[in-house]
Amino acid sequence: MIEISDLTKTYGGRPVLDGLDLTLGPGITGLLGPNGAGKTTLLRCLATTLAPDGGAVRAFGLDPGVPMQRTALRRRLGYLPQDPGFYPHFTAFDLVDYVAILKELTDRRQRHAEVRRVLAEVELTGQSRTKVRKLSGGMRQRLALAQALLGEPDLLILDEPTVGLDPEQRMLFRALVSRLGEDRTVVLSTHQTEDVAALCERVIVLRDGRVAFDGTPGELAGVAAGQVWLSDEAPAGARVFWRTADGRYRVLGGPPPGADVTPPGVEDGYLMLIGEVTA
Ligand SMILES: Nc1ncnc2c1ncn2[C@@H]1O[C@H](COP(=O)(O)OP(=O)(O)OP(=O)(O)O)[C@@H](O)[C@H]1O
Repeated sequence: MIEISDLTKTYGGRPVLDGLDLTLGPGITGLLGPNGAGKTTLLRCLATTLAPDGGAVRAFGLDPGVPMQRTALRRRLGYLPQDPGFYPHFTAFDLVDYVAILKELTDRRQRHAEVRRVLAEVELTGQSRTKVRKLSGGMRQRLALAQALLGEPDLLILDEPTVGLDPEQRMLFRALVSRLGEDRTVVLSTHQTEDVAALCERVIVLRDGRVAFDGTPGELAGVAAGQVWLSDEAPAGARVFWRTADGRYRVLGGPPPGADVTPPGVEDGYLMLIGEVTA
């Protein structure tokens, strides 16, 4: 269980986390929010790579502000940062082995077995001896996940893990994360509402460093209930609409004349919530 209370972080006088209160439990929680909402800052506080200015994080009863407890917590978490910053000349195996050394897996034989295990878990056994610079974007992202899985962490923190992946790689990644969420706490930041709908049992929307929504993906979609329309004509005056593959216009907000109401998706609810659309 992870408890976050009254968490604050300020940059240049601007609150990026503004008194955040959250409790996170097992399963997959998705973090959505516009650019600059504070998602990465929150994840870094959870991952113990950034100290908050105020408030508290407790994960599994451990306080990352206390050095001994911080070390204990680091052993129980895996972190896939937004820019993993890999060494391009390392092989996949050596890179994960290097992180394993940093994580203090000191016994060489056990460490190598663990590196092989995590590479197999992300289906990169065949690329163990391939240099990082020769891996595709999807493979690199799976490698980033592999290093986060070292030591079987109870808490997995993934910052925009599917960014830049093609649909096939995204599906593969989704399947992996879904499996991992079965027996641990996964917190995943993303801009992909489809990933949230497909993977997460809970979604938290951050806006200006505060929780703007906390519920299920279905409940987030429900924010736009009765406000999503299909129209044969391009609607005059509507701010958000687009032409769909069947030639009709999908309109968010007030009803265009003669339009049919249609069930909302997570993206519709999110757009309504963050105020991109006014009813
Ligand atoms: N080290 C820093 N120094 C100054 N400002 C920072 C620093 N790190 C983050 N910020 C600012 O804090 C705000 C929140 O950043 P953060 O990366 O947490 O947002 P985010 O929700 O993850 O955004 P994105 O979706 O773009 O990744 C942004 O305005 C960012 O510019």
